[in-house]
Amino acid sequence: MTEQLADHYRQIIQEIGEDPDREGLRDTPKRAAKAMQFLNRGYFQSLEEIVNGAVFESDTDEMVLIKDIELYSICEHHLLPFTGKCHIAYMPSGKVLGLSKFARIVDMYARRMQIQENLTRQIAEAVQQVTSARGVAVVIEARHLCMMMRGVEKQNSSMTSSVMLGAFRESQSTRQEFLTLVQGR
Ligand SMILES: Nc1nc2c(ncn2[C@@H]2O[C@H](COP(=O)(O)OP(=O)(O)OP(=O)(O)O)[C@@H](O)[C@H]2O)c(=O)[nH]1
Ligand SMILES: [Zn+2]
Repeated sequence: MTEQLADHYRQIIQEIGEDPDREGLRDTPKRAAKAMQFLNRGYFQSLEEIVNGAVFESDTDEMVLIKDIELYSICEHHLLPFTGKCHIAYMPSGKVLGLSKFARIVDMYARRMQIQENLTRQIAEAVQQVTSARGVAVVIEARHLCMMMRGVEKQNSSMTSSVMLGAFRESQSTRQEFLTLVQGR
């Protein structure tokens, strides 16, 4: 698969008008192929595999918030990166999830071709599925390189997307508590 991808990258380099055989570019098709595979490795992971059974019994029913999980993804329209931060909160219902697994869930979905809104929803639904929580909230703040280094070339705009499930959707005070905690940086 890497070889085939590398052949395509070689062709792209040629089509662009560069010489794929010049010294600096000789290994580039293979490097680019490996990089693209890395950035899309989320397609080959499953929720079960990354969670690895790290769901623990707990009596806590108060909000748990994991803030500022860094995120790197690829926009499905231009195949250019978007990067930012993800905040996840949930209201446990008898079960809590291992802390690192939130970051692994973010990565599993971010390492695919995405739009930010869908990524936000997929993370929220995955946390809900794994924890059976009373509610899950996810906020992503990101900057899209397709808007910065090409197209409209706006350097300072960012996009915030959110998905609220269960208690965060039904209770305004829960939602407010979450937003206050996220903004209190
Ligand atoms: N809602 C949303 N839009 C995105 C995301 N990533 C990229 N886009 C947008 O997808 C749109 C694609 O628009 P098109 O008009 O088909 O493509 P384009 O001609 O390259 O668009 P421009 O970027 O405006 O030059 C653009 O408005 C992008 O800004 C995302 O995560 N969410
Ligand atoms: Zn884009």
